[in-house]
Parts: sequence; structure tokens; C-alpha cells
Amino acid sequence: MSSDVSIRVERVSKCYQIYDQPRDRLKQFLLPRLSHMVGRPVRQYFREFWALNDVSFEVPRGETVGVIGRNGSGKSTLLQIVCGTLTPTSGQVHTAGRIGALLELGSGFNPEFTGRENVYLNAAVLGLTTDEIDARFDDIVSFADIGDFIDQPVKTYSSGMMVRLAFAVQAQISPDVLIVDEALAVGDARFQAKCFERLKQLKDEGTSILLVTHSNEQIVTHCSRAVLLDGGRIVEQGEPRRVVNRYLDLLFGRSVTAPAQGEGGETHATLPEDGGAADAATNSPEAVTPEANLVVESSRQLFDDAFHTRPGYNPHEYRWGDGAASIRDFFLAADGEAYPSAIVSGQRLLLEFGVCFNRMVVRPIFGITVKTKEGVTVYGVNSESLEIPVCESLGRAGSRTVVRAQLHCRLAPGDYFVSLGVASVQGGDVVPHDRRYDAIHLQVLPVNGFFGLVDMGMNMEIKEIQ
Ligand SMILES: Nc1ncnc2c1ncn2[C@@H]1O[C@H](COP(=O)(O)OP(=O)(O)OP(=O)(O)O)[C@@H](O)[C@H]1O
Repeated sequence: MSSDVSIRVERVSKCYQIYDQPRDRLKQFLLPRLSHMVGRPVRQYFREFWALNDVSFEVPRGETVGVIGRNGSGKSTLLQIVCGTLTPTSGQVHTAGRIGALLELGSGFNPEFTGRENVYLNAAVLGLTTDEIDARFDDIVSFADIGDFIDQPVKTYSSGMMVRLAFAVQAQISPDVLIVDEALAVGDARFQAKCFERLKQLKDEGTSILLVTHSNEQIVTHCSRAVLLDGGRIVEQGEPRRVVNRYLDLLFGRSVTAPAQGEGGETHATLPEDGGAADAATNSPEAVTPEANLVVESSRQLFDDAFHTRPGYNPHEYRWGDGAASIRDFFLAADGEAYPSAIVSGQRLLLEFGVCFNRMVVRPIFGITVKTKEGVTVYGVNSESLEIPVCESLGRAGSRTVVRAQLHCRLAPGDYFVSLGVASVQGGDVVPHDRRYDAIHLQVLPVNGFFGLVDMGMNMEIKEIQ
């Protein structure tokens, strides 16, 4: 393995044998011996379950690779194989150097031993001498920050304390490869932030990190590459934002691969991630009325396939849908200026997009999401979460609709991407008809007056008291 690769996973598969009843296990154990004696094959008492199937990827030295996937997709199995605690059925894993791992909570600890004893035990298992552990002990304890509990048996620890100590040991031994399986989710927000700071330091020092998480934002913020597992197979790997978008497809969308009709040059679609932002239309003083948000007639014709010709269009958008509806074109204005090359924080935006219904869609839902260039969602809404009233006939086959949104841009300077989508709910599933992820690039220019992520519109009074 070349020196710039720390983990190489080559065509790894893992098959579990599933027994319907415990006694089948015994039969399976005994009968092959019997078959030897009778000279003919006997039946098999287990079913095969392939938790991993032909998985290959690499973690380059000093990089953080995220592994994401739904429950049961094979993430933990993969990490255990990489750590060497589980043997693959076929395939190989090569790792370079000392491996630190944070797998199941407390899995490396003896519950009867104190924290102090466990630190020595753990670090010794990782190959450190007593002198090396002595030299790092204070750093470990100070990172864990669990006070006098360090001299209490680990069985008296809360799960948060356990993860603090486990992370402190792994992080302070400066491993060449660090494997983290969702363990950090247990720590509180402050500790998580401290851990990610330490992970960044380790990465800068050349540690390669394999991180399993269900958090999209951790993937886009901390990983240079990502791997998406589903049903034990890699369904996408590469640039984190793209992988996360595909993960969202799996979580909320149906497996629809047909390209949206009437649109050129696209591949896949994705689901709405716009939930939870229902405050915009209803609560905010400058919000437009719900009726004004969704306009079925518009002066602008937004139904020609012109989306990709507009200023601000992002040719790297990620798009898919079943084609029942398609988003054809958009219009953007900032304080009346059409298709502005940049926006200044504080301006009012008008965003319209034209949707053609190629087939009948019952109760279509229109969504808009704004993300940072790192993929972190800043704001997301959809017509359902905003409880926008729509007429019964909306979504007829052959009909056309313009969605009009007005919003107040309070973003900090930087680059943002707007995603648009039309979907509907069928039998409890969200069915994406056309999702155009990161389809419009917004550049927000610096403005005097605030720093940070958003303009929270502060009023400040200063009075001298005599
Ligand atoms: N020892 C085992 N015997 C049989 N099946 C197993 C065994 N261990 C795991 N599995 C199965 O393998 C599949 C993958 O499990 P794994 O724990 O790797 O998934 P995961 O992606 O880590 O899930 P989660 O997100 O829920 O932690 C699951 O369907 C699980 O039921």
C-alpha cells in the first residue's frame, strides 16, 4: 500500500448466518460431521445475510472520510472489520500504523476498574509503554474533564463521561488512523465541539480519520470525502455534499431514477429537507401573506426550459425526480434588480420558479432550501410546512404553476446555494417529482454592521446614567 493511503478496503463482503431457532445452530454444527459419515450432503439450517457486499474505498493519509447510511446499512460492520475486531467473509483491509478506535460506547473499558486504571489498560492495548502513558496521563484527564470520577469505577459513569474518557485516551495517543463510530453523539454539544477541534488537530498532524455518523452536517463540515452505504453496498462515494444529497434521497425519497421529463443533462433527484422552518411566512413581521407566496398566474413566463441559461445557475446542481413535474425556469431579483450578480445582506429577494405538471400530481408540495457552500442548511421551507392554501385543481396533468417566494436576505457575506423542489406524499412516502439541489448560486457581499452567520437585526441603546 502506498504511503499516502492509510486505509484500503478492497472488495470486502461480510455474510452472517441467520438461524431461525437456537437449535438450528446446533444442528448446523453437528450435521456436516454426520454428512461425512453418511456420505451425502445434508440440508443447511441457516439463511445467509450479506451485511456488506463488495465494498471498496480508500482513506488517504491525513484525510477524514465519513461513512453515512441508514440504520442497518452496514456501517458498524464495516468499521469493526477495519479495526480488525470482525473478520470479513471475503476481501481485504490494509491499514497503516497505530489504529485508535471509538466504537461501541465503553467497549474498551473494564467496568470494574477505575477511570485511571482503564486509561492505562486502554493505552497499553494501543501499544503505549507505561512511561508513554505517564507522560500523557495529565493531558488525557484534562481533556476528559470528569473531575474526581477518574478514580471511580467506570460502571458508575454516565454514558457522556464514558465517551469523554474514551475519546480523551484515543485522541491523546495520536493514532495514525482513528475510527469513530457515532460515539460522539453521546457527548454534550460543548464536548462534541472540543472533540471536533481535536480531530482537526489530529488530521493536521497526519492522522487519517474514518467517521461514522448520521449527521449530514458533520459529513460536510468535517470530511473531505464520504461513502454512502445502503443494504451493505456503496451506492455513492466522493465529494461530501453530493453524497449527503444522495443520502437524503434514500431517507426521504423513493428510489426513483427516471430523469425529469423535458430537462436536459441531469442525473438524479432528491427529497425535501425543508422541514422545520415554518416561521417565515407566519411569524415574521416582514413576511408576505401566505396567499402571496404561491401565485398560480404570473406576468413572467417561466415554463420554457431556460433554467440553465440564467445568471446564477449552478451547473453542478444535483437533480432528480420521477418526471411527474418539472421545474423549468426561475427568476431572482434583489430589491428589484433582476438576476443580481451579488446580493447585499439586508436586501429583499423575490424568487419565482415555473413548474410544469407532466402527469397528475395530487397536492404538490413546493420547497426551497438555502445552504452554505459547505452544505449546511441555513433555511428551508415548503408550502406544506408554511400551510399555504392551494386550490384543489393544482397539479393537473398539463397544467403550469409559478411559485413566488419573497424573503429577507439576512445572511452573512459568503457563497450560498438555493435548492428548489416539487414533491408530493403518496402512501406515506415523499415522492420527489423534481428536486434541483444547489441549483442557484447566491453570492452575498460584505456589509458593515455585523459579523457572524446571520443578521439578527439587533437594536442597541446606550444611555449614560448620571
Ligand atoms: N452478528 C450478526 N448476526 C446477524 N446479523 C447481523 C449481525 N451484526 C449485524 N447484523 C446485521 O447486519 C446489518 C448491518 O448492521 P450494522 O450494525 O453494520 O448496521 P449500521 O449501518 O451500523 O446500523 P445503525 O445505523 O443502526 O448502527 C443489519 O441488518 C444487522 O441486523
